[in-house]
Parts: sequence; structure tokens; C-alpha cells
Amino acid sequence: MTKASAQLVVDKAKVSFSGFVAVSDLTLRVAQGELRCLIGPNGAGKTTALDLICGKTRLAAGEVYFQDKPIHRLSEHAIARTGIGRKFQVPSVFRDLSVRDNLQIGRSASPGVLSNLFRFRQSRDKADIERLAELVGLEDELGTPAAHLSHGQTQWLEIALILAQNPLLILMDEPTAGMTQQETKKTADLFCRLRGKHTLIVVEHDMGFVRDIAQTISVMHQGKLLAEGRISEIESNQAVRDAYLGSGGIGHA
Ligand SMILES: Nc1ncnc2c1ncn2[C@@H]1O[C@H](COP(=O)(O)OP(=O)(O)OP(=O)(O)O)[C@@H](O)[C@H]1O
Repeated sequence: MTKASAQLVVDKAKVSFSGFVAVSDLTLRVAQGELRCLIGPNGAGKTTALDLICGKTRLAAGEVYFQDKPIHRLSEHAIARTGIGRKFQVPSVFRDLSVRDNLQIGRSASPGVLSNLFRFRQSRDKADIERLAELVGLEDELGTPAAHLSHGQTQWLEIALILAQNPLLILMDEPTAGMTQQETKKTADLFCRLRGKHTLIVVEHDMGFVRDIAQTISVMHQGKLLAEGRISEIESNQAVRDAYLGSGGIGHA
């Protein structure tokens, strides 16, 4: 993929924490609508890679371009407004409120607040909330308080809250952590439905999940990009096997 045809370009990025280099010389190019998996051993720099894209962490060197515009000097808030959503490992839903109320708040918090307030009064709003709930498999839980949802359902609600903002690119950090096998399978189906409509970058350790959803996989090791390719290329790559898959990573599958 050329730099010009990519929606997101991370170019020679470096992140340093008080002298410790967590990410160095990282270059990623992700196409619009692509579902990219980011894998690698603990401490490889995957979360830091997501952080540097969404502006949570500043670059010591390098650049990040989104839709051909440099974003690495923007604030986290300004980067979110360019259409980049982030799902963190710990969900931030309102536990006392119902799924419906959470989704209503999620929609009203979207960048066009005034237009949303106006749209709230229209019946389309109800339909949009129901469509979002259905997309993530929570259509029968609209009246349920978020505190009563299972772990997997809470993660799906969090994903729906991000989708309510209609981001172009969604960054997900270990979305299936703690999920049952059945919940993980449903999440894989959801991500396959989302790709094409949104660009997704998903950090994951669960190789079974990665196999189910991945198009291209980027492997990080010690802050650098170790390999990139389709699942068959990654699983047969000796350097990847030595650094990750052969040393227990594949055991997560
Ligand atoms: N705020 C910070 N201050 C100091 N060091 C940090 C900070 N954040 C991350 N690191 C270090 O940077 C390295 C990369 O961390 P990061 O969380 O990006 O790895 P990861 O690949 O996401 O790991 P995991 O799979 O365990 O979540 C680690 O050695 C980590 O200890």
C-alpha cells in the first residue's frame, strides 16, 4: 500500500518514557475499511502504538497522518474529532443506566452536539438506537441496567457507544479479554460486519480470534514492527514464531 492510498499512516514513530524507548521506528499503513490486527508479546508496544495514534501519548520522533492530514501535534480531543474512536480495556459505561439511556447519551456526546439535540426529538433517534443495539446483539437488553449485563455484553455496549459517534477509524485494545468462547465468537462476527464500514485496528492476544477476523496482521516486538502479512504468512514466519507464537502466544488460541 502506498502512503497516498492509506487512510492512516504512522511514519517512523518513536515513543520514549523517561528515556525508556517503548516504540521505535514504527511504520504502519492502514487502508480505509481495513481490519488490521496488531499482535506481539507482552510489552511489545501495542498499546503504546494505539496511544500514539489517538494522541494519548506524544511522539518523540516521527509522524502520524490521518486522511492525508498530520494529526500527531493535535490534542487527544481534536484527534477524536477527526473521526478516530478508541475502546480501552476497561469499559466506561454508565452502570446505573439502562442500555437505551447509555446509547442516548453516547449519541448526544457525538461531535455535532447541536444537531444531535435536534435529532433527539425525532423518531429517527429511537430507530438509530435500536439499530445500534441490534448491531451489537443487545436488542433484547435495551431496558436492562448496564450493571446487570454480562462482561461480554458490557464490552458490546462500549463498542456501540463508540459506534454512536460514527468514527471512521476505531482502535480496540484487547476487546475479547475475559470473554467466554461464545462471546468471543459473537465479537468476531460483529467485527467482520463492521469492517468495510469502519477502519479497525485491533490489539489481540487470542490467536483464534485473530484468525477469525484478520485481513492483515502487524506483529510488534520490542517496540518495533517485526513482520506484517496474512495469517498464513505470519504463522509460518520463523522470527514471529521465535518472538511470540512459539513461546506461548499461540497457546492463547
Ligand atoms: N506510561 C509509561 N511509563 C513507562 N513505561 C511505560 C508506560 N507505558 C508503557 N510503558 C512500557 O512500554 C513498553 C510497552 O508497553 P505497552 O503497554 O505498549 O505494551 P503491549 O504490547 O501493549 O503489552 P501488553 O500485551 O502486555 O498489553 C512496556 O515495557 C511498558 O512497561
